[in-house]
Amino acid sequence: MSEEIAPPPLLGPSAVPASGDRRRHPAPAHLRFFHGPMDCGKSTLALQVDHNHSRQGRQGLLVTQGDRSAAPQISSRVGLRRAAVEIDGGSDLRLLVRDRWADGHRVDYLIVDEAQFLSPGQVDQLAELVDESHVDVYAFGLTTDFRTRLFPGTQRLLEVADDVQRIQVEVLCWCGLPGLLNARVVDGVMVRSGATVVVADTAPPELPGEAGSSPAVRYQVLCRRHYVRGELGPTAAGPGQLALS
Ligand SMILES: Nc1ncnc2c1ncn2[C@@H]1O[C@H](COP(=O)(O)OP(=O)(O)O)[C@@H](O)[C@H]1O
Ligand SMILES: Cc1cn([C@H]2C[C@H](O)[C@@H](COP(=O)(O)O)O2)c(=O)[nH]c1=O
Repeated sequence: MSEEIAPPPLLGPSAVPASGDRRRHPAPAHLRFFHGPMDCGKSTLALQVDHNHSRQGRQGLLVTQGDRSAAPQISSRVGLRRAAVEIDGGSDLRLLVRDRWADGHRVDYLIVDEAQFLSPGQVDQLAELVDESHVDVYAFGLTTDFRTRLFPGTQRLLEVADDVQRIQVEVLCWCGLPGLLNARVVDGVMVRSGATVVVADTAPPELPGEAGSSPAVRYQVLCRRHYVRGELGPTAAGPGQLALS
């Protein structure tokens, strides 16, 4: 964890006590990580956490990377959405916060969606913001990629977060069992090789005769047995969809 960036004395969160004298007894900030498969409600929870903090007068900064909507926002399938700062692999999250302070804004907490795409170094920057600048960080991301491997950002968050929670909303496999694994489906075929990052949705396959065209790449959440067998279920194009490449 490298170079420390301290908040300016008048704008850092310790200068704006929510209750009591946080300068003398600063409440410890936390790095909290919420994770699960696609479609389990991560973005919804991110927006709920933001809502609950902001209505208590706290100032938040929302960041994301590669939201499905292709816009700089956090969007939930429930219909909620909020503007967010789009970051990339080169973003220094400490500088992002420091720039907000320099512009005269408070940043009491950070909401980070799509946190699986963070580099391990960016996760360490989040930890530094918590420990040195008393900014609360709430990160939301996928547990595993389409090959069932931890994303590097997820792995680092599991290693250093103060609190880790698997999201409790069950996404169901087509068979009715809880689904925990994200299958990538390309042109109707489940694949097990390719780039780690391919932004796409979980839109179901279209039924025969429906108008429009299915997206070339989509994801489908499966239980472990059907992930291992590569079975996408009765609405998919039939048996034998697994590409063994
Ligand atoms: N029409 C709907 N009515 C109620 N809940 C919905 C509806 N559409 C989506 N959802 C809920 O939203 C969840 C997906 O939320 P979202 O925050 O987009 O997930 P994630 O960010 O984890 O991919 C679904 O699992 C489902 O519980
Ligand atoms: C499994 C997996 C997913 N992705 C992408 C696909 C989506 O754009 C996001 C996850 O979005 P959600 O908010 O959780 O629905 O991640 C990827 O790039 N690589 C993968 O292996």
